[in-house]
Amino acid sequence: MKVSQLGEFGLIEYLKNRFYLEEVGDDTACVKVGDSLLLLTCDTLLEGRHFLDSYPMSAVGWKGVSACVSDLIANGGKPLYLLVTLLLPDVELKKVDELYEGITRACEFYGVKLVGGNVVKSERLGIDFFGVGLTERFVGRGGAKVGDGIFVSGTLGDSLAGLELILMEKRHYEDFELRLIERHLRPTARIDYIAHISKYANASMDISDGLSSDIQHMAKRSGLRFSIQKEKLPLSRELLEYAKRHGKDPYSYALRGGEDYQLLFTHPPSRINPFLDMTQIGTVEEGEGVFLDGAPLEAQGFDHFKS
Ligand SMILES: Nc1ncnc2c1ncn2[C@@H]1O[C@H](COP(=O)(O)OP(=O)(O)OP(=O)(O)O)[C@@H](O)[C@H]1O
Ligand SMILES: Cc1ncc(C[n+]2csc(CCOP(=O)(O)O)c2C)c(N)n1
Ligand SMILES: [Mg+2]
Repeated sequence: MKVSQLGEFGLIEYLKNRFYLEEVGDDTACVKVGDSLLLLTCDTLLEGRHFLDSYPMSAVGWKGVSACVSDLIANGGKPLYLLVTLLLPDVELKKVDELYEGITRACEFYGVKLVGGNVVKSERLGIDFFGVGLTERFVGRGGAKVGDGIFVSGTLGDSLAGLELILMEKRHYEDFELRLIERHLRPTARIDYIAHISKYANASMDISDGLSSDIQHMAKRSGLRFSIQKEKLPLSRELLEYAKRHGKDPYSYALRGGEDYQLLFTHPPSRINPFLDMTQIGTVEEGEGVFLDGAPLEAQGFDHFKS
């Protein structure tokens, strides 16, 4: 049997069951060391898969750190340390320099210390980020409660529109298009949500593969039914403009598009914080599965062995 028959998440489920990996299933692994709760997570960016050779290397560095930090925040953690493994072809030193400019700038922004890594010669450029954080209260995917509101931070679907615009290789981009491209190239992990998530969320994860896919993991792990409404999905003005110009459905971008690195979390609706850009998109109910406007929602996001 080939792994593509299982798909990315079927493979993880298979490994988890076959080798009794009980801890697997949240954005970070939470381990207790002394009295502290350490959070551990890794993320890889691979040329051709996550970025193209034409991308600014500083953006690739920024994005990798952001993806890693985003998982730590999702579980209510404060990001602290980072290790970086380079899978490196024999490129010009300038390229590595640019990559590290992005990495170190992101570390400074998120208050993370780069403390080590590894270098391996490779046919294709890849960068692996290993992040360490600390939390007072771990918030995983499985803690949603009946009656919780389902919330997302920011807007969804912008990164996918940005990627499509990059692939169009236009000679001139309008301002709104450049803003979408920027969201694809340099997403910002939501460090402004750390206190809110760690204090109030019952369940939390980041949206890296696309809402329609990621929310399935949370519903499954929580063992409850997640009901969401399409018209509640937060869309940016830029995405609406993009969809209008290209005759596309903007909601499809919000449901399928990954790499926005926004947060998906649940807590009682009364805990809404008007100082954060959070939107309630639905409610946690008795039962199982994910429903959009009453109909079962299919996972349409990114899967490494299907996309
Ligand atoms: N090769 C593997 N071996 C063991 N556990 C794995 C492996 N790959 C993934 N996992 C675990 O499976 C779970 C789901 O992984 P998934 O990639 O969906 O989430 P994620 O780590 O939050 O992704 P992202 O970093 O893109 O947000 C996580 O707990 C992850 O640690
Ligand atoms: C050139 C190019 N083609 C496609 C994509 C889209 N993409 C790649 S990986 C991923 C999910 C998150 O990754 P992971 O699950 O590894 O964390 C998405 C949405 C891209 N960024 N660049
Ligand atoms: Mg994640």
